[in-house]
Amino acid sequence: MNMDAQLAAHLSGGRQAGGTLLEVKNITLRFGGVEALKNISFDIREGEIRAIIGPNGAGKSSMLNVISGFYHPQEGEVWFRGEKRRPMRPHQIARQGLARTFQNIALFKGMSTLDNIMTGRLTMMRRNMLWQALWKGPAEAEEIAHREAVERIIDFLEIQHIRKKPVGALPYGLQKRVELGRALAAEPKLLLLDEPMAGMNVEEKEDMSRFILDVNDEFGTTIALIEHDMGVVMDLSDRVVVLDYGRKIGDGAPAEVRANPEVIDAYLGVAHE
Ligand SMILES: Nc1ncnc2c1ncn2[C@@H]1O[C@H](COP(=O)(O)OP(=O)(O)OP(=O)(O)O)[C@@H](O)[C@H]1O
Repeated sequence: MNMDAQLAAHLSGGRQAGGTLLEVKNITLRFGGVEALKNISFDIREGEIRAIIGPNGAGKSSMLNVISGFYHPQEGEVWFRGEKRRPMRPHQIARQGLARTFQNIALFKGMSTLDNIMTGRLTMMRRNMLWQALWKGPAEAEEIAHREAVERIIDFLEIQHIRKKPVGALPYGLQKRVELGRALAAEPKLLLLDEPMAGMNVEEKEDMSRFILDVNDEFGTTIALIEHDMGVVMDLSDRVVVLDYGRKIGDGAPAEVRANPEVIDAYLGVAHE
């Protein structure tokens, strides 16, 4: 499939509940004496929005880092797109169709919105510098296709007005949106969002929630997210996995998890005190 066909398929994918996209099996992760994750198993289905919640220090970020390949667990397996993942580096995992945003924004502050989102295409660029020097035509065509894909994302996220602005000068909520744009530019099968609403005001949270739902709905992108705001989690997610002290204590639809006594004790009880 050429790139335009791929993008069209991606854009018209629509939301569809499907089979298992990713599965973690019996993951145990230790830092010295600390067991950050203890024998954790769960799956993420194609097309769903899956939240990972839990109190501070529960192991949420560790779990996301295992999924994205930043951490290598001592025990357990990660299965992605039907295959057991062999040890590989995060950029190789990205090439397999996984993109993420970070808890603390990780953009190039001095670069424009447009250029930051363009960096999200890097994993997809086929023509290297040598090729460009030898054969200008195809490299140019590819560059144009990438630019068009980026412009479509800019339109989708309604950030045309800041496309040339350096991101460091933008309000926090907009920077988060640019970071989402950069992750989307890689056209991921699975998008990991690490506290996408952290530090946002109510209006910014509403905007971000809408974009997350739209990405899932219009692009058909599967999304896993860590979020502290329980209202947001309950509204957005199809299913929620709950961690506490590195253990899994709940897993199911939002209403199911909300009614789970262990979850209420460990997390919701604390949150509502
Ligand atoms: N790189 C690391 N080195 C040592 N210990 C770590 C490291 N990362 C996490 N931990 C420990 O692992 C446990 C789980 O931490 P993790 O950050 O995954 O939790 P979390 O649920 O994301 O917390 P928070 O909501 O505060 O971000 C904690 O006890 C933490 O101190």
